[in-house]
Amino acid sequence: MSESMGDRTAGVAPIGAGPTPADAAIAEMRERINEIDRSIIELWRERAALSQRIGALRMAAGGTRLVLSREGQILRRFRDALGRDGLQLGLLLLRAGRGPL
Ligand SMILES: O=C(O)C(=O)C[C@]1(C(=O)O)C=C[C@@H](O)C=C1
Repeated sequence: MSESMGDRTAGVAPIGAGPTPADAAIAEMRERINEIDRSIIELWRERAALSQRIGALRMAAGGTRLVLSREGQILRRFRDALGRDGLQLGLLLLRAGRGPL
């Protein structure tokens, strides 16, 4: 590429080069990532629905909406397995199940 193109063409394959072995490997791994993302979304929704059902059942039986000791166990599990990001994920999951407070 000519100097006049600056860095606009950096990382762009030359015309006519065709797909590389890396392209095929990347496409395959992206397929798997898409499957994983779909599973995460499905599991997220299933978890939130179960959490809401438990909360409704408990309140109908005169209990509290939240059980902080249980939340603590869940957050510890995520933090121990995944570190600080796991803790944030656990907090988001609990929030999704609780709905607006
Ligand atoms: O396990 C329960 O008792 C629930 O109500 C579910 C759940 C959760 O989403 O995991 C939601 C709210 C509670 O504070 C604790 C946990």
